[in-house]
Amino acid sequence: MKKLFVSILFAIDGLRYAFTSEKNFKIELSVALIVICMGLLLSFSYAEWLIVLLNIGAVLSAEIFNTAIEKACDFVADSLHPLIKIIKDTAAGAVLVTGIIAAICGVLIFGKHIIILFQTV
Ligand SMILES: Nc1ncnc2c1ncn2[C@@H]1O[C@H](COP(=O)(O)OP(=O)(O)OP(=O)(O)O)[C@@H](O)[C@H]1O
Repeated sequence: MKKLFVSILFAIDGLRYAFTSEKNFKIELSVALIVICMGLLLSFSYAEWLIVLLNIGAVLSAEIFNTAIEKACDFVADSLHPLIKIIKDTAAGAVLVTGIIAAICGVLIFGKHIIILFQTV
């Protein structure tokens, strides 16, 4: 139990690092908070909350993995190497995929609510 608690503390250290050092992580977290506030205002359904929260988790996790991969690359390679470029760029590509899917889900969910709002006024 104590080991689990210590592991969680180390994981929180990792999150703190991502938050303080990664500009993209801060931006994504801010967008996530805005989306959550909008969800509360628009009274998202249970299914909509599941989709929104899963997407937020996917984007933030991908960004944290990307940060870890970038740091590992910087540690092992102190000069330019084509394989390092592939590793970094594919990791960044994973973040992009999660971001695009999240954006599409956002457009579908918010779009539906905006249409409903316009129909009621
Ligand atoms: N050691 C390296 N060898 C080869 N290519 C590299 C190396 N380090 C970075 N690159 C590549 O150079 C480009 C810019 O990388 P850089 O890490 O500076 O910016 P970035 O990918 O936008 O990351 P950040 O989120 O830190 O701004 C990317 O295509 C990356 O893959």
